[in-house]
Amino acid sequence: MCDCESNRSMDVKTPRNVYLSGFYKRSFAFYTIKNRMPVIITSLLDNLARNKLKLAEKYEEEAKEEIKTVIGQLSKLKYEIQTNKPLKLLSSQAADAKIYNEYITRQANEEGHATYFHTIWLLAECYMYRRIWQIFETMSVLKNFDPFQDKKEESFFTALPLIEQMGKYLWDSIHDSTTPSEDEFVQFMKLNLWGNKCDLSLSLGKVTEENTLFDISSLDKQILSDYSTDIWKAISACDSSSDIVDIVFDNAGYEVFTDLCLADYMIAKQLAKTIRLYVKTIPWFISDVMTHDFHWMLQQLKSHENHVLQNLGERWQSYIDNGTWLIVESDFWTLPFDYTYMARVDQNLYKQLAEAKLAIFKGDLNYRKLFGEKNWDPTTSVDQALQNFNPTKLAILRTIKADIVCGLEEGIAEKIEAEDPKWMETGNWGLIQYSNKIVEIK
Ligand SMILES: O=P(O)(O)OC[C@H]1O[C@](O)(CO)[C@@H](O)[C@@H]1O
Ligand SMILES: [Mn+2]
Repeated sequence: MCDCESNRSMDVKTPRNVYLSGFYKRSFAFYTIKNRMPVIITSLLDNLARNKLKLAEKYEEEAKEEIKTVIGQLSKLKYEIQTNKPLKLLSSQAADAKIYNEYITRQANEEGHATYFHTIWLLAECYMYRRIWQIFETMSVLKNFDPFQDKKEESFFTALPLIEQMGKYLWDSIHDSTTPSEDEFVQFMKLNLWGNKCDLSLSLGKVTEENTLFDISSLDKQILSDYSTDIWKAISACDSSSDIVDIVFDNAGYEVFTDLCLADYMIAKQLAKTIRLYVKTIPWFISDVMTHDFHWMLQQLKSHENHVLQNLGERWQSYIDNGTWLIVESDFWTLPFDYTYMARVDQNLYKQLAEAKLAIFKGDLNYRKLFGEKNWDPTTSVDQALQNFNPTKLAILRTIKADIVCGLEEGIAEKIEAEDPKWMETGNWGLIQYSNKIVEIK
């Protein structure tokens, strides 16, 4: 339960050890609910209005009517957020809706409801994306329409110069020798970390070109906690009974390309035999990867004029065809829960992750969920802040885009805060964290 039940917001930063919430006016949660979430809906409305004719051509004439309905419902949703209305129970018949509704009901304050600014930020934000999806779900011709698909595709095209560089780097290294090295593995991991700067929700859907992300060594000083060596030891250890590595994906475009480069490096150098790739099942935080985004990207690579990209596309397609890479869908990733809930809500998923020798979690939202959406003292240890979410060894790669952090050395947070007061909101600072604690469930 959130300690933000009173209806009055407080003009303070989030106190230590409580849930992030829009209740605290000097928090990124407040700023997000007040500014970022409405802007995201506005830009969705603009895109739909602009593409109405194109959509009517692609689908049927009926799409025009449906777009009108969608626009009306999205506008209502935006108004509900801006006026801090209660989170309405979902009307969707999908299985996850029941789980959302039970959770929303449990978060009710003394007046009997949970509102956007006065509940846990994670719930308010996840709920917005689930509501957006519910609007499409109830349509007939647009029921499978991914409203963020155009943006995700555009971000891939914008990142192509970087993708070409990264592709060549991978190609050379896998054709170099079969022996893996710590240095090389860590390079791929760092490139993968900085790929997380490219999400579309922080940029409010704006696709920007990031030219510096390949210049890894100059970015090293921006990694505030770096457990690369421990991760290397975990992945290269010969004593593991498992050959599986799990990657819990975050964003499409450049980031997922770097995920796959790391995944291919691990396969090519025999650090893993199978890689499971976890995707979202509904359009999520604008840029998160869904199965169709994955296949779309493989298609783009296979038909690209650049031979390296073409070869990688074919190679990765064969990994999918022969089961070396498995795409795994699960609704759990789009529920409003932090990961302490996984063992109770989705035991099978927890047990599945336990089969892997290492699970790599990508990105800011995964970070918030891993660490319980709480404002920890930054020196709190990773293991304490995980609160027993330890299905297997964890590698946590995230550029910081929200005011939650743990596992930092004494004094680091204060030092960076003085140097860069917005350090928790820009994605300019990174973390490579690790846990080797394991908590089994029966
Ligand atoms: O794609 P990522 O890295 O999870 O980040 C998504 C965005 O979601 C948030 O966690 C909340 O909006 C941000 O802090 C970040 O901008
Ligand atoms: Mn994301």
